[in-house]
Amino acid sequence: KRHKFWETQPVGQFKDFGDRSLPEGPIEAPTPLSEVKQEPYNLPSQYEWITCDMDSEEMCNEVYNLLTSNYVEDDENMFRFNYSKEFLQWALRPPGYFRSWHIGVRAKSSKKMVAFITGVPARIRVRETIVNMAEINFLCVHKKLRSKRLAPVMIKEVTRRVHLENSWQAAYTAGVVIPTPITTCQYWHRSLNPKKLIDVGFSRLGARMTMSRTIKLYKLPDQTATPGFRKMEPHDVPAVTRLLRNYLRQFVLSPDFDENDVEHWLLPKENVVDSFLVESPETHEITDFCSFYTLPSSILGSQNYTALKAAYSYYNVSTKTPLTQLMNDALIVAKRKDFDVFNALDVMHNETFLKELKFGPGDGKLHYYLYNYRIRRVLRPSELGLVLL
Ligand SMILES: COc1cccc(CC(=N)NC(=O)c2cccnc2OC2CCNCC2)c1
Repeated sequence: KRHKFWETQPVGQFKDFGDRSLPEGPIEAPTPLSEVKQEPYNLPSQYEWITCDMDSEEMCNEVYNLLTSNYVEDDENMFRFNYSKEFLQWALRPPGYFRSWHIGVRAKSSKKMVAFITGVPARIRVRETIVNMAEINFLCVHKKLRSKRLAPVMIKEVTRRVHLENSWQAAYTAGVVIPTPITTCQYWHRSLNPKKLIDVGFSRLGARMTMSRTIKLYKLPDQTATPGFRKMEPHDVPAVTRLLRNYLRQFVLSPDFDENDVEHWLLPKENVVDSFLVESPETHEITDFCSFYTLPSSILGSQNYTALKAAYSYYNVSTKTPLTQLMNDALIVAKRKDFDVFNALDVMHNETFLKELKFGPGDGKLHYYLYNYRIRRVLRPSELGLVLL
């Protein structure tokens, strides 16, 4: 299939697939900053660029409203991601973030926001190399402006602004295949509220299964099982950073988190991110960690419900507690917090617990991409230690 835009970009091309003579690393060298295009790309005349200050309540509302009505839907258009305002402020303001990487497009006449794309800085390790990357996310074009070829100019503009901050690589995910995935993940769902999931069409009643049998199948205890399992607190940041850094070393690609990053990304934040750890009752050592983020979806066609409360597995570390037991405790606390479903990708060691904990496979795939960085070969999901929001 022809990729008019992506064939012009420094990304692995399908034709280079498996060409082992090509070295791993940047595809293009950095441009001298003086040679980076200084002015924004041209938009169609009726539109203008805006830089979105996520500290501004009003701007945050505009971003939230655009995404709520126009962002990613599932393949059957039954659900649409409904990132909350506090989630967006968290996701877009990590340590070292650049406001200039939060880019909107406004229609000059209506003053309405019609498109959005973002980048946040992230130190990502690829094998032994640490790369300062931009994590690109929230690319959204209003439903009424689709196939006007706005996405390519949005991508070129965020790339230009990332270049201006002397950053030359990026990481992003998509449900579609474009040149060229570094890995393709399967997503899995664990029902927590099967009655609601079946009612809204997210799940179907299994063959030869009654509703009461299904409710019993997914029932979870009220209490977690692991001694010393508790919510992460600010004083745990140094220990969790050590635990996570050591654990992530085993993957080909992972974030290079320091304490500032852990404080931002992993300290519990109501309705945004939950994190727990196991503190050995004997030694008080922190031996395990699990976390999930809150990403509700709007339910597009149900009379009884408008929102699906979904938890997404984030970073998990098991050194003493079996991962399956740790994740079962995560399911128990997610159920207690009234989540309807717990989602996970088959990244890291997740496939070791998915079937045993009664996850079912989702109907889609999530592809991971690197911009301007070639890797030797396609990775297995279990070699990937990076979870994007
Ligand atoms: C249930 O509501 C949905 C609303 C929109 C899309 C999808 C299907 C889908 N595309 N799911 C995922 O991409 C997904 C499934 C499991 C774990 N993480 C995921 O995506 C994350 C990471 C990438 N950015 C979106 C959130 C489901």
